[in-house]
Amino acid sequence: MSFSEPGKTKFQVDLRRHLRNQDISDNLVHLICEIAEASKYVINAVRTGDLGVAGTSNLYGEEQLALDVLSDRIIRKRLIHSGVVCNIASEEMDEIFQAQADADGLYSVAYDPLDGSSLVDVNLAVGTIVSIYEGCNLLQKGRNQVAAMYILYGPRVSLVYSVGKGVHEFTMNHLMEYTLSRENVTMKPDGDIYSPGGLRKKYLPETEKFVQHLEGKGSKLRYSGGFVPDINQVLMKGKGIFMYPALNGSPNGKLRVLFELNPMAYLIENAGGAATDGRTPILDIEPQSLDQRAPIFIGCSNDVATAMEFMGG
Ligand SMILES: O=P(O)(O)OC[C@H]1O[C@](O)(COP(=O)(O)O)[C@@H](O)[C@@H]1O
Ligand SMILES: [Mg+2]
Ligand SMILES: [Mg+2]
Repeated sequence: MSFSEPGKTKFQVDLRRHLRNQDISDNLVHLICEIAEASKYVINAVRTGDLGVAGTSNLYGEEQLALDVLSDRIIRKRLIHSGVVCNIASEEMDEIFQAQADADGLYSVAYDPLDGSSLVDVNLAVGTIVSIYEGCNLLQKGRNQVAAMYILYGPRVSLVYSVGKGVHEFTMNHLMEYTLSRENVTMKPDGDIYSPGGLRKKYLPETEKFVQHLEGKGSKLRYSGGFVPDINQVLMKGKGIFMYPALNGSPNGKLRVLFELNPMAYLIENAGGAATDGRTPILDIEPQSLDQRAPIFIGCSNDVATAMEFMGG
C-alpha cells in the first residue's frame, strides 16, 4: 500500500500502521514503536527538565548533562522491557548492556539518546539517533543495519525512519501520535546548502579547498550545531551536504560511527544520497570499538563524490 502526499492525506496514517506495510517482523514493528513511545518522555524532559550537569562524564570524557543521563535511562528502560532486544549500546554508556542473551528473533540497538544536548540551554533543536541490527552483534558495518531512525525535537517533533525501503517522516500531532507527513523522501543529486562542523582554522588544506569550492558554486551556509536538525534540513530539502571533517589534532573528526554516522548514512543512502569518510563509504567501515569516530561528508551524491575527489578518495 502507498500513502498520498503530505498535507493531502484524507486520513492520518500512524507509525504502527505504516510499519505494518513494510514487510518486516512483528518484533521490529514493536521495537520501532517502543522507541517512538520513549521519545515522548524524552521531549517532555527536554521541554521541562533540569538543564544542569549530572556530575559524571561519558566514555569520551565529555561532561554529561542531567538531560543526557535521563534521556539515556528513558530509552534504555523501554528497550529492555520491549522483550525484543538483545544488546544495547549508547553514547552515554561505557559498555554494551545485555538485555537478553538469545539472539533468535531479537535485535540490537545503538543510540545517541540526546544528540546536541549542549544546545538545549539556548533552546535550539536537538534529537535522538537510533541504529538497529538483527541479532546480538553491534560491532559490524552499518550496511548491515535493518533499520535506522531519528527523532527531531524542534518547534515540531518529527520522526524519520527507514527499514531499507525508502525514508519516511512522521510528525507528532496534538495527541502526541506520530502521523505520516512525508513518504519516500528523496534527495537531488546536487545541492546548494552546506553545513560544516568543527573549527575551520583546524581544517586540513584539502577540506578548506573543498569548502571554498562549495562557496564558489554559491552554496549557502546552514549550520545549527545539532547533527539531527542539520541532517534533517539537508534530507528534507533534498539538497546539500553536511560535513564533520578530520581536524588538525583530531584525524577522525568528532562524530561517532555507531551512534551517529551509521544511522544517518543509512537514512541518507536510502533517500538516494551518499556518505563517506573521504575514502570509504561510512556504511562499509568495520568498527573496531564502540567509541570509534570518523570524519563524514554526507548528503547529495554528486556533492559527496566531489568531496571524495578533494579528499583524494
Ligand atoms: O560544535 P561542533 O564542533 O561543530 O560540533 C557539533 C556536533 O557535535 C554534536 O553536538 C555532538 O553530539 P553530542 O551532543 O551527542 O555529543 C553534534 O550534534 C553536532 O553535529
Ligand atoms: Mg551525539
Ligand atoms: Mg549525545
